[in-house]
This record gives sequence, structure tokens and C-alpha cells, in this order.
Amino acid sequence: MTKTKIDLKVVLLGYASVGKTCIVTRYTSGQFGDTHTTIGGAFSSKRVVVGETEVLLGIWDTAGTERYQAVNVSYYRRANAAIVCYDLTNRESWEKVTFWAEELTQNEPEIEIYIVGTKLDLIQQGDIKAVPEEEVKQTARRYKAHIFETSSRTGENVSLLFQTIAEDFCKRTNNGTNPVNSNPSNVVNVNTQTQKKKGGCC
Ligand SMILES: Nc1nc2c(ncn2[C@@H]2O[C@H](COP(=O)(O)OP(=O)(O)OP(=O)(O)O)[C@@H](O)[C@H]2O)c(=O)[nH]1
Repeated sequence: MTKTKIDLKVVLLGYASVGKTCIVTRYTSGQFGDTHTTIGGAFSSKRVVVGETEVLLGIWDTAGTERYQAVNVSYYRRANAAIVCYDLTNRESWEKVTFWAEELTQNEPEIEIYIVGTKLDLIQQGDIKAVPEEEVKQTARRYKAHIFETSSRTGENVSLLFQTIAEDFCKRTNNGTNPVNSNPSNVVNVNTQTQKKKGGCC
């Protein structure tokens, strides 16, 4: 049986301390703990399976601090999906969502945008949402973006977010065969019989 392998580049963008690094750490190592301010960008990867397709997610975490903003262009260039984060409890962090969505739409119109409200556990503990849901939906409609709410502390919706990104990408590109939004040089067909057996999801 043939299995297709495709690469998918994902970039995380958003205001400082919204929890970008924690999303990546939760997803790639299942942990939540202390983080340091990201300087420049940090790369990690994880393999997911979508039907008969193996998707290698290359994940770029970027710095939220204003002074690194210009550098982030090099991280989102040729990305297939962008996770644009804001802290559900912090209005100031929301203002950056429009900034990044606008910038991506102008510079990389093929990128699929996922607006992600982070720190959902704080809302579940009684904190008030800083941005009304209708406003989030309006912005999402404007940029044809998807909406997620996650907690890296509890892990809620974190794996679902990346799995959805992979599934959407496979649908959009017909498992990587549509060159519009995939990198054809990174699409290979492999015979699974000659491959080492891999665990379910990495
Ligand atoms: N309660 C709660 N706190 C979180 C969550 N995610 C992140 N944090 C906290 O938010 C702070 C910032 O998290 P980071 O992941 O470093 O944020 P970042 O967006 O990568 O920050 P920069 O590198 O400065 O851009 C840390 O103190 C985390 O513990 C979450 O889901 N729930």
C-alpha cells in the first residue's frame, strides 16, 4: 500500500507572553512548564497521520517581543498555516491578531490562518474573556480564519488544533498533490512495506 508523505510548515505568531512556546511544548512533548522569552525563532517538528498520508509538521515558534517583529517575516515566509495567538484574558494581545492577519494576507495570501485564544483554563476558573466572541468571529470572517481556544496548562484542544491544521491542509492540497499550497518537491510516495513501523502519531 502506498503512503504519501508531505511537509507542512506552520508558524506561530502573536503578542509577547500569549503562550506560543507553551502550545508547541505541550504538543511536541506533552508538558507544561517554565518557558523563556523566545529570541528570533525556534523550530520543532512532529509527524501526524491523516488517512493514508503522513504529514511532517515543521513548527516555527516566533518571538512576540516588538523588537523582533521585523524578523518574523523570515519565519512565516512560505508557511502553509499560521497560528495567530492571543491571550483570552488580555485585550492588548488581541490587537496584534489583526496586525498579523493583515500582514499575512498581504504577504503570503496562501497561508491558512488559525486564530487561537490561549489560556482557556483561566476562563474556566472564572476570568472574563477580554474580547467578545462576536468580535473574534467578525475578524475570523474577514481573514477567512479558523477559531480555536486552547489551554496548554490542561492540554485542552492543543492536539486537536494541529491535527485539524494537518487535515485541512491535506483536503486543500488533495494530499499534497495540488501545487498551489504545497511544496511539490517535498511530496514523496513511499512503499510502507519498506518503511520502519512508526508509532501512531510520532
Ligand atoms: N494559565 C495558563 N498560563 C499559560 C498558558 N500558556 C502559557 N501560559 C503562561 O504564559 C506565560 C508565557 O508563555 P510562553 O509560552 O512563554 O509565551 P510566548 O508567547 O511564547 O512568549 P514570547 O516568547 O515572549 O513571545 C508563561 O508564564 C506560561 O506559563 C495556559 O494555557 N494557561
